[in-house]
Amino acid sequence: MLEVRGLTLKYGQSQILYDVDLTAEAGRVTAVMGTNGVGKTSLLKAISGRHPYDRGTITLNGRELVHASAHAAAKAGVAYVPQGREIFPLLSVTENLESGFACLGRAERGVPERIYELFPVLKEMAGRRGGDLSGGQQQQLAIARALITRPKVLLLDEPTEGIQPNIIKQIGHVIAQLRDEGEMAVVLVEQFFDFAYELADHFVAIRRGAVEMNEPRAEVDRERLLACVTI
Ligand SMILES: Nc1ncnc2c1ncn2[C@@H]1O[C@H](COP(=O)(O)OP(=O)(O)OP(=O)(O)O)[C@@H](O)[C@H]1O
Repeated sequence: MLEVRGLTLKYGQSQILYDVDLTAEAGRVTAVMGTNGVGKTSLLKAISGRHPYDRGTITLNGRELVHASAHAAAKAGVAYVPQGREIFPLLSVTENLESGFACLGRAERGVPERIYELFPVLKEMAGRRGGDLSGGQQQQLAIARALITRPKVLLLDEPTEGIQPNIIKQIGHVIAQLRDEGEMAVVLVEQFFDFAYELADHFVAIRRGAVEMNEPRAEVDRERLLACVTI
């Protein structure tokens, strides 16, 4: 379980996150929602050790990630799929997957067959350059690369952005499968409301850098959530 408590984050003098609390349990999808610029990506960057935070704590299965570096966070079990995917365009699909090995010990450095079961297209395109894949295929590659580390928490930053509906469906199906396996907590930052609404078990809405709504699916009112993340 990932627990974020009282997280405060600044860029220079400008404060972006105010006292943010978030809990993401294994076997659940936790959606983080909000309009442009409210601080969703910044929250994921703090959790994944890519940006320092000023106050608060981040714990994973009871162990605090003390201002972890990206490498330390990855080693501890946090995987981050960034907005825009950050595929290496000149490396092959296989080489892109292998770039996920960096935080693993020698004995663990292999691409599990499970990755290709989830994303068969990556096997078909193993030798193709990352930059030659479609946006949807690149997104699948980025998620697969994150899964190579066998994470305890998977952070997804807008996985549907700029992607065709049929691939969005496939990605939703994979996220649901990963959730149902029950080993991993999934934190989904998403502006495609219906995608997040259908998939998530818990909703955290952020407005102006603070949590405005933090509710399980059973208690959430669709219209109130929609208003919270669009106005
Ligand atoms: N490196 C940075 N330096 C200074 N300000 C930044 C930096 N990165 C982001 N910001 C600002 O912090 C605020 C929050 O940005 P962030 O990317 O976390 O928001 P977001 O909710 O993910 O937005 P979007 O949905 O548009 O991706 C924005 O006002 C943004 O301009």
